[in-house]
Amino acid sequence: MHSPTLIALAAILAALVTAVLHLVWRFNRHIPGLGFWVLSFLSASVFGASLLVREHMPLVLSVVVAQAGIAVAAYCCFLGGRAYLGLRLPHHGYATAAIVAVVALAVYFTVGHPHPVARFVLSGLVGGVYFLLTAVTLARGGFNKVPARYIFAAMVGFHGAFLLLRPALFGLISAAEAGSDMAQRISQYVALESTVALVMIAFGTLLLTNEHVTTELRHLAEMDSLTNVFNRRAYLTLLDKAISNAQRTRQGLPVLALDLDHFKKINDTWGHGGGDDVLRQFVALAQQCLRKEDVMGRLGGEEFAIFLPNADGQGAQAVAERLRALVESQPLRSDHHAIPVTVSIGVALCTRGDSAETVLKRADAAMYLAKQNGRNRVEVVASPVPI
Ligand SMILES: Nc1nc2c(ncn2[C@@H]2O[C@H](COP(=O)(O)OP(=O)(O)OP(=O)(O)O)[C@@H](O)[C@H]2O)c(=O)[nH]1
Repeated sequence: MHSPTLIALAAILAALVTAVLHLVWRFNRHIPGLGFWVLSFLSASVFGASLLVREHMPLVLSVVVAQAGIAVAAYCCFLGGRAYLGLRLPHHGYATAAIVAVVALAVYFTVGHPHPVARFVLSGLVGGVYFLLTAVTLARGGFNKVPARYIFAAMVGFHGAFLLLRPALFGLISAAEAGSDMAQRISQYVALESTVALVMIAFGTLLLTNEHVTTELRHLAEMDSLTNVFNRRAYLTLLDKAISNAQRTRQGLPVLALDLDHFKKINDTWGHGGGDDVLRQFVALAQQCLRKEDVMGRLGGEEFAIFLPNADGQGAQAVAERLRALVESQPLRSDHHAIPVTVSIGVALCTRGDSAETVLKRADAAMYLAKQNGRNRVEVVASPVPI
């Protein structure tokens, strides 16, 4: 391990990672946090480049670039973590003040009262704190069974702790004779850790980017884009799972089939855009009547379905009636017009041996009965063999 070689390697890697992440960011600007992470690696690259040419730079300039480089890289990494999790960004005043103070002190310990040890302590201070804060932020955000966050938080946390603990290592260096094997070995470990941390944090960043894109694709594949509830395919899959769970635990599982009344007339009167507004607001209203675990899907056009895990027939009928009354009492809006809307609802209970298709068929039959009986009604189909 040769320190100058490791430093050159780290500088080249930082520049390469910055270029790659910048390209990824250019094509995925909507990924939260990615822009900050590009800035973080850019700052690390400037720091790495300054180490390579520091022999040819005035000492004070190389100190300023190095101190600011580490601190800005860590702060941008922290901002990236918060943005990724959708958290509010902090006021930049605190970080700016901390970075300016550290750089000013480093300049003082370069020209006013030269003290390399003090400069070394300072260089890890702001960086260490912000890398650790990044790890804590990601951990607090909930790992959500996402391994990418574990890796990122672990790497960033380790690097932050290492930056803060470096002074202890430097204590060993000062204890050892300057230029001794020990001092050289520790400075090699410092360079090696920076190189490994750089690669691992870059890897973590790409994993998080991938996680975001995967989640987005899954959302697109499973959700109805107009109303943001599950589409038919995803809803049927979830209902099948819920049925097998209900059969195993012997809990009730009512299914509601919902169909807006005379929706064609709404479209004809208010246009397709007006109809779309009604569909969106209807879903928002329906969700006011549901619990967190209830699942709603759009089966097509103006047809929806809801299943209510762990509810019984009476409970389901009460929910359906509440929903029906709410929709009737609250005209939906499009372009400042109030559009009166009603809904017909059929309720069926899952029975032994049911599949998603069969229970939905019965709920649908009940819903058609509600249409036949005058619309704006709830009909419940009797279930002969409960679960
Ligand atoms: N705006 C809008 N309309 C849709 C969408 N999907 C289907 N529709 C319309 O929904 C209407 C459904 O009409 P019908 O099946 O005749 O039912 P209805 O008029 O609600 O009558 P009943 O169900 O008997 O009360 C059709 O005019 C479809 O064009 C959509 O995504 N947006």
